[in-house]
Amino acid sequence: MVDYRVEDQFAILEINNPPVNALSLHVREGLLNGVLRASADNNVKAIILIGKGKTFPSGADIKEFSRPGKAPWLPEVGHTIESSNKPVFSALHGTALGGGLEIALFSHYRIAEKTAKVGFPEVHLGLLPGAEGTIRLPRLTGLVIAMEMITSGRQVSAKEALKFGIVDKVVEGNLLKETKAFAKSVLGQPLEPRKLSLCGVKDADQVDKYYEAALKELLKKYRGVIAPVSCLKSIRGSAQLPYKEAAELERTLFSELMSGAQSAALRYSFFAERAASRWNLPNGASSANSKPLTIKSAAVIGAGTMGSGIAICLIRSGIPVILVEQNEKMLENALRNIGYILQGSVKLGRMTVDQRSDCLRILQGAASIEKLKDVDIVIEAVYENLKLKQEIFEKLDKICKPTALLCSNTSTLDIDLIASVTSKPDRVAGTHFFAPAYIMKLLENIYGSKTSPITVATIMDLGKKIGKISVLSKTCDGFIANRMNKIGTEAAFLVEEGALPHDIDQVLEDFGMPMGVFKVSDLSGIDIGWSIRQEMAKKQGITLTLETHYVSGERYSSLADRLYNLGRLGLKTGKGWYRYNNASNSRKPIIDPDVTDMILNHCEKLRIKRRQISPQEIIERCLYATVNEGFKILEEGVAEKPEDIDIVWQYGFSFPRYRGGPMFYASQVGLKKVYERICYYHESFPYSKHWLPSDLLKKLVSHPNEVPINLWMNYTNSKL
Ligand SMILES: CC/C=C/CC(=O)SCCNC(=O)CCNC(=O)[C@H](O)C(C)(C)COP(=O)(O)OP(=O)(O)OC[C@H]1O[C@@H](n2cnc3c(N)ncnc32)[C@H](O)[C@@H]1OP(=O)(O)O
Repeated sequence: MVDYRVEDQFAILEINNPPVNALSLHVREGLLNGVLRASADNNVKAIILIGKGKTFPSGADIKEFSRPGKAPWLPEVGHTIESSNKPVFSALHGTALGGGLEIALFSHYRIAEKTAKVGFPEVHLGLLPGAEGTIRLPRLTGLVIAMEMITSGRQVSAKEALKFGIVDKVVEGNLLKETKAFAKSVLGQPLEPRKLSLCGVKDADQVDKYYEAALKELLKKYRGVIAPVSCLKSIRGSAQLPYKEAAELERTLFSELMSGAQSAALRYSFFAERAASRWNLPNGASSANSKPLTIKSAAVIGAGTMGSGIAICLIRSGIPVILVEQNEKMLENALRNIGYILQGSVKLGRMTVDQRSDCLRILQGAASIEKLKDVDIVIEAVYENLKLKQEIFEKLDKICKPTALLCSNTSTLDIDLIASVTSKPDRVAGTHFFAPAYIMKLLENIYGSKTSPITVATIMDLGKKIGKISVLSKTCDGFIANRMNKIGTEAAFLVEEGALPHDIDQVLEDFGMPMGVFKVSDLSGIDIGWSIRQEMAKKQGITLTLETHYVSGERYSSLADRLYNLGRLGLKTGKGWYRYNNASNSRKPIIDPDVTDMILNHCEKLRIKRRQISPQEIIERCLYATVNEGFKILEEGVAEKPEDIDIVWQYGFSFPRYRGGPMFYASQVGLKKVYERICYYHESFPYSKHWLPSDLLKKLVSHPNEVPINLWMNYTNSKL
């Protein structure tokens, strides 16, 4: 794991633990023994630590965090490095992160290859740099930079690292050769001034001022997240306490974070995200054995908000797009809007003026789909109507080249039904983007019963290329995301039973959702849900009224229909579940007594006796109903693994990452407890089939060893 050799009186300790040279036990042992051996060797003048392959260590081995660990620990290795009688040089390339950067900070000198990046990403794992990184970095950079880097987890370039004083030199070419050359230039100089444990923090006297300012920012930016504040406390300690005591404080704070629920969820999320990119189809095809096609050109059909957003994602990644829209005016508007949106990105510094021009150069509008015969992929994004989509796919089937992939941005419709009108159903799939498509990171890809592995591989790969997190779902009504989302349904029932919309929103926001369900509904428009419900009623041959309380034996709430009838369509009309001050163009929701009256009237008409509803019940009803459906989704193979579901929720619905996702959250609450509450709610609400307990969940609780889906438990200490 650490190869030791001596060259030109340099002991070279080459860390070899692919893929990222994580500091696993054997690496720590190798470093410790190597430094001791080199220190005792009279033929060695200096020691060089370097990573083999693509990087210097990118951190501690995160997989080890969920198991009882073994000495030597990183600080022990670090102090052995610092106290060596020979100068130690860390030669950085790739991503020198976390524990990797800490090892470098224990070294006496740091040389970085020009493209290297350094940083402390621990905060993204709900941790702080636990091997004295919070004590050492401020000694090099001063407090402000250390606070910014450690609490944000930002990686900085070699050039910036040089400016901040983190590295001593940036080199090009052969890193080892350049490091030796640098080492020769400083050999013989005293080591004491190079030992950070002996240095002070130069702006220590300003620590309270910097701490208060940073804390204020953090509390605003990371509501409910604890690690950034712990990072800050530890950095404050670095300035206020003697080195040893500061290191002890860091260790205490690190242990608290490590044993907490937030870090468990964030570590799980790290691996879940990577697991979601790996897929297996029931026919044995998988991401490991299927090669994607190269997509060189694309078309998007429909220039509405979704279509335009999808076009932006593609052109931003250099894929030329033909945007098709029959309505000329709409097409013109869409092309103009895309220009404005990209202009906004320039203003925000996310792209340059030239990059914007390059994007617009590869975008063209077209009024008919006849022009699409040469494109590699078509993404249809017209409104959610099966007949319309089938008509389009039938035409595309005749016009497009036989190898072209035909995809639909449907959020609910069966891909098999869409594919059935084509002669090449193996080339048909769903690519479900989330609004606004150019911002939201999730791409929910859907395969039908005839979709080929190449098609799946290509859309999953395309997602990655355009900067999305791709998750694969089998086709079904609503796929993973929309089928599983029961929050809106239960929230409406809770309002009928006694809660008010702002009570529910508050509880959901306190839980960590960025916005409550009723605020979201106002933002997207009350008419959207209304049309979906009307469409559903039409399909079932029924008429919905304001008194409708059951549909096909299922409980139904007509509260949102009442809002629609009152013309309260949400933010766009200045009134919805909340009121908005349109005169001042404010998007701030204001609690509206008219809505409360409307709710009380509704309950009176339907003879619903209202009661006090606790925050606990709100969370349970909204989340456990969703979790129950999640287990049904797993049971049916719609999602292959719980990680896929959780990633859909994190990136599609902004579920707080520090809670892992609904499935992980349930595992932390305890699946047995969740199951019991689902059974209780099923008994209480027999007319809501989403409370019918999932068989898989029942089995998991009663015979866990017979169910092979406990994947997430590999990463955490979740309990049943
Ligand atoms: C007391 C000491 C405390 C120390 C605290 C720490 O050091 S905590 C760890 C801090 N470091 C990190 O958080 C870095 C995490 N890794 C990354 O950000 C990225 O992996 C990367 C290093 C920037 C490389 O990105 P890239 O896109 O090139 O590759 P992947 O992300 O796909 O990763 C490749 C595989 O490596 C696994 N992996 C990455 N980092 C670690 C790690 N620190 N420990 C264990 N495993 C790691 C990753 O899971 C991938 O493996 P798969 O099998 O493909 O999932």
